[in-house]
Amino acid sequence: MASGPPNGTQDTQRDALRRARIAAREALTPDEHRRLSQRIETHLAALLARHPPRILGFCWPYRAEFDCRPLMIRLLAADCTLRVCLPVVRTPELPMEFRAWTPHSAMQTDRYGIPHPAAGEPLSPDVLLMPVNAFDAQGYRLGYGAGYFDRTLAALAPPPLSIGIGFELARIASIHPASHDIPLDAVVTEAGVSVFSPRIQSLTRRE
Ligand SMILES: Nc1nc2c(c(=O)[nH]1)N(C=O)[C@@H](CNc1ccc(C(=O)N[C@@H](CCC(=O)O)C(=O)O)cc1)CN2
Ligand SMILES: Nc1ncnc2c1ncn2[C@@H]1O[C@H](COP(=O)(O)OP(=O)(O)OP(=O)(O)O)[C@@H](O)[C@H]1O
Repeated sequence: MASGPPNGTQDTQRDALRRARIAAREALTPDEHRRLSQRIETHLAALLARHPPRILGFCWPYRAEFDCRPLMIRLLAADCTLRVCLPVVRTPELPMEFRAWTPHSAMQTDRYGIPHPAAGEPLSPDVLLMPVNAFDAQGYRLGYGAGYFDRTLAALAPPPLSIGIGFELARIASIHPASHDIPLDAVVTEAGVSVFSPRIQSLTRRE
């Protein structure tokens, strides 16, 4: 992946986990992907209703990730005060910037071919939806191995409520967290919401 050939044993394990879970996700049939995505959307909408964002960060779908766009469009239509934004990869060393997005935004693609707004006000999300390739029992996530979200979360003050989004097939016991890894507050899958921090209001750990 972006980090190139791994060095230590831990990196090798993380890289193998990441590849296996991306492959499992990409192997979902379109019907299964749609069925599971509908359930994720229902749980995510309920969670956001309990934690109403003012500035909501999400990601454009990549490599068979859950597609947040239909829900973003629905939320924007329902609340004219809500701002929605997408991350913009600059150089790998820098935290990502977030730019305001609407369904009418002119888009351009980054070095990975992922679209982001070509222009737009820089925003700082108070709730951030992050795709997970894998996540573990402590709320740690594996992305694509470039560390963008870890660097970005470390730079955002105050830290946004961080919500991982993925399919149950991404759930594993441990991602073998490194010192720079920052745990998510919650992860939404087709099975419900897994809560990892007291910042999330919930009556039960799974709903
Ligand atoms: N949908 C989505 N958008 C996102 C992220 C994400 O995780 N999901 N990111 C979260 O940080 C940032 C992009 N991060 C990325 C980091 C590495 C690779 C990567 O290595 N991709 C290919 C190979 C790269 C290439 O084509 O040059 C790969 O998967 O093998 C992709 C995205 C910003 N946008
Ligand atoms: N806060 C940080 N400051 C500097 N470097 C960092 C920071 N966080 C992560 N990194 C670097 O980024 C690299 C990749 O990290 P990691 O494997 O955790 O990525 P990831 O979380 O899977 O990917 P992504 O965040 O892009 O989705 C590591 O080599 C790590 O040293």
